[in-house]
Amino acid sequence: MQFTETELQGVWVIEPTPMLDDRGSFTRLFCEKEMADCGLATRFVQHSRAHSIKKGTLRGLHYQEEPYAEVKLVSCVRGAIFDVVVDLRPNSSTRYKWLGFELTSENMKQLYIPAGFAHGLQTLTDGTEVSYLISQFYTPNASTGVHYNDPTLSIGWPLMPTAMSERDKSWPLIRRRTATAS
Ligand SMILES: Cc1cn([C@H]2C[C@H](O)[C@@H](COP(=O)(O)OP(=O)(O)O[C@H]3O[C@@H](C)C(=O)[C@@H](O)[C@H]3O)O2)c(=O)[nH]c1=O
Repeated sequence: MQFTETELQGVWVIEPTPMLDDRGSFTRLFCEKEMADCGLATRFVQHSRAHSIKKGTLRGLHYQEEPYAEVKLVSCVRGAIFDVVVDLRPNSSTRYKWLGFELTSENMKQLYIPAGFAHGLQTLTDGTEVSYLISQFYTPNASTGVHYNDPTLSIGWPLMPTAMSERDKSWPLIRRRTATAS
Protein backbone atom coordinates (compact mmCIF):
# COMPACT_ATOMS: atom_id res chain seq x y z
CA MET A 1 0.00 0.00 0.00
CA GLN A 2 1.21 3.48 -0.81
CA PHE A 3 0.32 6.28 1.61
CA THR A 4 0.42 9.91 0.40
CA GLU A 5 -0.51 12.85 2.57
CA THR A 6 -2.33 15.54 0.60
CA GLU A 7 -1.93 19.31 0.79
CA LEU A 8 -4.62 19.28 3.48
CA GLN A 9 -2.70 18.08 6.50
CA GLY A 10 -4.11 14.83 7.87
CA VAL A 11 -5.94 13.84 4.67
CA TRP A 12 -4.27 10.87 2.99
CA VAL A 13 -4.71 8.97 -0.25
CA ILE A 14 -4.02 5.27 0.16
CA GLU A 15 -3.27 3.38 -3.04
CA PRO A 16 -3.18 -0.39 -3.15
CA THR A 17 -0.45 -2.52 -4.65
CA PRO A 18 -2.24 -5.43 -6.35
CA MET A 19 -0.21 -8.64 -6.60
CA LEU A 20 -0.98 -10.19 -9.95
CA ASP A 21 -0.74 -13.80 -11.06
CA ASP A 22 -2.39 -16.08 -13.60
CA ARG A 23 -5.57 -16.32 -11.53
CA GLY A 24 -6.03 -12.59 -11.08
CA SER A 25 -4.81 -10.52 -8.16
CA PHE A 26 -4.61 -10.17 -4.40
CA THR A 27 -4.83 -6.70 -2.87
CA ARG A 28 -4.46 -5.63 0.75
CA LEU A 29 -6.91 -2.87 1.60
CA PHE A 30 -6.25 -2.36 5.30
CA CYS A 31 -3.17 -2.88 7.45
CA GLU A 32 -3.19 -1.77 11.07
CA LYS A 33 0.61 -1.57 11.21
CA GLU A 34 1.06 0.46 8.01
CA MET A 35 -1.72 2.84 9.06
CA ALA A 36 -0.24 3.29 12.55
CA ASP A 37 3.23 3.89 11.07
CA CYS A 38 1.74 6.91 9.24
CA GLY A 39 0.08 8.11 12.45
CA LEU A 40 -3.40 7.22 11.18
CA ALA A 41 -6.32 5.90 13.22
CA THR A 42 -6.80 2.15 13.03
CA ARG A 43 -9.95 1.62 15.08
CA PHE A 44 -13.14 1.68 13.08
CA VAL A 45 -16.45 0.81 14.73
CA GLN A 46 -18.80 0.80 11.73
CA HIS A 47 -18.47 -0.34 8.13
CA SER A 48 -21.21 1.03 5.87
CA ARG A 49 -22.00 0.98 2.20
CA ALA A 50 -24.05 3.39 0.09
CA HIS A 51 -25.64 2.47 -3.23
CA SER A 52 -26.53 5.30 -5.63
CA ILE A 53 -28.69 4.54 -8.62
CA LYS A 54 -27.98 7.52 -10.85
CA LYS A 55 -24.83 9.14 -12.18
CA GLY A 56 -24.65 12.66 -10.75
CA THR A 57 -26.08 11.73 -7.33
CA LEU A 58 -24.65 14.06 -4.71
CA ARG A 59 -24.32 13.22 -1.00
CA GLY A 60 -22.96 15.66 1.57
CA LEU A 61 -21.30 17.63 2.86
CA HIS A 62 -21.49 15.78 6.19
CA TYR A 63 -19.71 15.59 9.52
CA GLN A 64 -20.49 14.85 13.15
CA GLU A 65 -19.98 17.49 15.85
CA GLU A 66 -17.57 16.85 18.73
CA PRO A 67 -17.32 14.67 20.76
CA TYR A 68 -18.60 12.39 17.98
CA ALA A 69 -16.32 13.63 15.17
CA GLU A 70 -15.43 10.78 12.84
CA VAL A 71 -12.43 9.53 10.94
CA LYS A 72 -13.57 8.00 7.63
CA LEU A 73 -11.85 5.66 5.22
CA VAL A 74 -13.76 5.92 1.95
CA SER A 75 -13.50 3.87 -1.21
CA CYS A 76 -15.61 3.20 -4.28
CA VAL A 77 -16.21 -0.51 -4.77
CA ARG A 78 -18.44 -0.25 -7.85
CA GLY A 79 -18.37 2.49 -10.47
CA ALA A 80 -16.68 5.84 -9.84
CA ILE A 81 -17.10 8.89 -7.61
CA PHE A 82 -15.70 12.39 -7.19
CA ASP A 83 -14.93 12.44 -3.47
CA VAL A 84 -14.63 15.76 -1.65
CA VAL A 85 -13.14 16.78 1.70
CA VAL A 86 -13.50 20.24 3.24
CA ASP A 87 -11.26 21.47 6.03
CA LEU A 88 -13.47 22.90 8.81
CA ARG A 89 -10.83 22.91 11.56
CA PRO A 90 -11.03 26.29 13.35
CA ASN A 91 -7.29 26.83 13.71
CA SER A 92 -6.20 25.34 10.40
CA SER A 93 -4.25 27.46 7.89
CA THR A 94 -6.26 25.63 5.20
CA ARG A 95 -9.67 26.17 6.79
CA TYR A 96 -12.47 26.08 4.15
CA LYS A 97 -10.11 24.66 1.51
CA TRP A 98 -11.43 21.61 -0.31
CA LEU A 99 -9.91 18.82 -2.36
CA GLY A 100 -11.58 16.36 -4.75
CA PHE A 101 -10.37 12.91 -5.74
CA GLU A 102 -11.60 10.37 -8.25
CA LEU A 103 -12.11 7.05 -6.49
CA THR A 104 -13.09 4.13 -8.68
CA SER A 105 -13.49 0.38 -8.35
CA GLU A 106 -10.61 0.11 -10.81
CA ASN A 107 -8.07 2.36 -9.07
CA MET A 108 -9.11 1.05 -5.60
CA LYS A 109 -7.88 4.30 -4.04
CA GLN A 110 -9.03 5.04 -0.50
CA LEU A 111 -9.37 8.47 1.03
CA TYR A 112 -8.50 8.83 4.73
CA ILE A 113 -10.46 11.75 6.22
CA PRO A 114 -9.59 12.87 9.75
CA ALA A 115 -11.92 14.50 12.27
CA GLY A 116 -12.59 18.17 11.56
CA PHE A 117 -13.46 17.70 7.88
CA ALA A 118 -16.78 17.61 6.06
CA HIS A 119 -17.17 14.93 3.41
CA GLY A 120 -19.27 14.67 0.28
CA LEU A 121 -19.31 12.87 -3.02
CA GLN A 122 -20.83 12.87 -6.46
CA THR A 123 -21.27 9.69 -8.45
CA LEU A 124 -19.69 9.59 -11.91
CA THR A 125 -21.44 6.40 -13.03
CA ASP A 126 -24.83 4.75 -12.58
CA GLY A 127 -25.06 2.03 -9.94
CA THR A 128 -22.24 3.25 -7.70
CA GLU A 129 -21.34 1.54 -4.41
CA VAL A 130 -19.29 3.40 -1.81
CA SER A 131 -17.73 1.82 1.26
CA TYR A 132 -17.04 3.69 4.52
CA LEU A 133 -15.05 2.58 7.53
CA ILE A 134 -16.01 4.97 10.34
CA SER A 135 -14.34 5.54 13.70
CA GLN A 136 -17.42 6.70 15.64
CA PHE A 137 -20.90 5.37 16.08
CA TYR A 138 -23.59 7.07 14.03
CA THR A 139 -25.06 9.80 16.24
CA PRO A 140 -28.02 11.49 14.50
CA ASN A 141 -28.12 14.39 16.98
CA ALA A 142 -24.48 15.23 16.24
CA SER A 143 -24.81 14.69 12.50
CA THR A 144 -24.75 17.93 10.53
CA GLY A 145 -23.65 19.42 7.24
CA VAL A 146 -22.54 22.26 5.02
CA HIS A 147 -24.29 23.23 1.79
CA TYR A 148 -22.69 21.56 -1.24
CA ASN A 149 -22.77 24.81 -3.22
CA ASP A 150 -21.57 27.13 -0.45
CA PRO A 151 -19.85 30.13 -2.13
CA THR A 152 -17.25 30.22 0.66
CA LEU A 153 -16.06 26.84 -0.63
CA SER A 154 -16.75 27.07 -4.40
CA ILE A 155 -16.48 23.34 -4.93
CA GLY A 156 -16.04 22.34 -8.56
CA TRP A 157 -18.55 19.48 -8.74
CA PRO A 158 -18.08 17.69 -12.06
CA LEU A 159 -21.80 17.31 -12.93
CA MET A 160 -25.14 18.96 -12.25
CA PRO A 161 -26.66 17.06 -9.32
CA THR A 162 -29.28 14.53 -10.49
CA ALA A 163 -30.37 13.23 -7.07
CA MET A 164 -29.97 14.63 -3.55
CA SER A 165 -31.67 14.19 -0.18
CA GLU A 166 -33.91 17.04 1.02
CA ARG A 167 -31.61 17.34 4.03
CA ASP A 168 -28.57 17.89 1.81
CA LYS A 169 -30.38 20.58 -0.21
CA SER A 170 -31.10 22.55 2.96
CA TRP A 171 -27.82 22.68 4.89
CA PRO A 172 -27.01 26.28 5.91
CA LEU A 173 -24.22 28.29 4.37
CA ILE A 174 -21.04 28.67 6.43
CA ARG A 175 -21.51 32.44 6.72
CA ARG A 176 -25.00 32.03 8.21
CA ARG A 177 -23.80 29.27 10.55
CA THR A 178 -20.85 31.40 11.78
CA ALA A 179 -23.09 34.44 12.30
CA THR A 180 -25.55 32.36 14.34
CA ALA A 181 -22.74 30.95 16.47
CA SER A 182 -21.21 34.33 17.37
C1 LIG B 1 -24.77 7.92 7.78
C2 LIG B 1 -25.76 6.93 8.40
C3 LIG B 1 -27.09 6.96 8.06
N1 LIG B 1 -27.98 6.10 8.61
C4 LIG B 1 -29.39 6.15 8.19
C5 LIG B 1 -30.09 7.48 8.36
C6 LIG B 1 -31.04 7.52 7.17
O1 LIG B 1 -32.24 6.85 7.51
C7 LIG B 1 -30.35 6.72 6.11
C8 LIG B 1 -29.62 7.60 5.06
O2 LIG B 1 -28.78 8.50 5.78
P1 LIG B 1 -28.13 9.75 5.04
O3 LIG B 1 -29.12 10.43 4.21
O4 LIG B 1 -27.42 10.56 6.09
O5 LIG B 1 -27.08 9.01 4.10
P2 LIG B 1 -25.90 9.68 3.26
O6 LIG B 1 -26.36 10.99 2.75
O7 LIG B 1 -25.39 8.70 2.30
O8 LIG B 1 -24.82 9.94 4.40
C9 LIG B 1 -23.46 9.70 4.16
O9 LIG B 1 -22.97 10.77 3.34
C10 LIG B 1 -21.58 10.75 3.09
C11 LIG B 1 -21.24 12.01 2.32
C12 LIG B 1 -20.78 10.52 4.31
O10 LIG B 1 -19.70 11.11 4.51
C13 LIG B 1 -21.27 9.47 5.24
O11 LIG B 1 -20.55 9.47 6.46
C14 LIG B 1 -22.73 9.65 5.49
O12 LIG B 1 -22.94 10.86 6.21
O13 LIG B 1 -29.42 5.87 6.79
C15 LIG B 1 -27.58 5.17 9.53
O14 LIG B 1 -28.39 4.37 10.06
N2 LIG B 1 -26.24 5.10 9.88
C16 LIG B 1 -25.32 5.96 9.34
O15 LIG B 1 -24.10 5.88 9.68
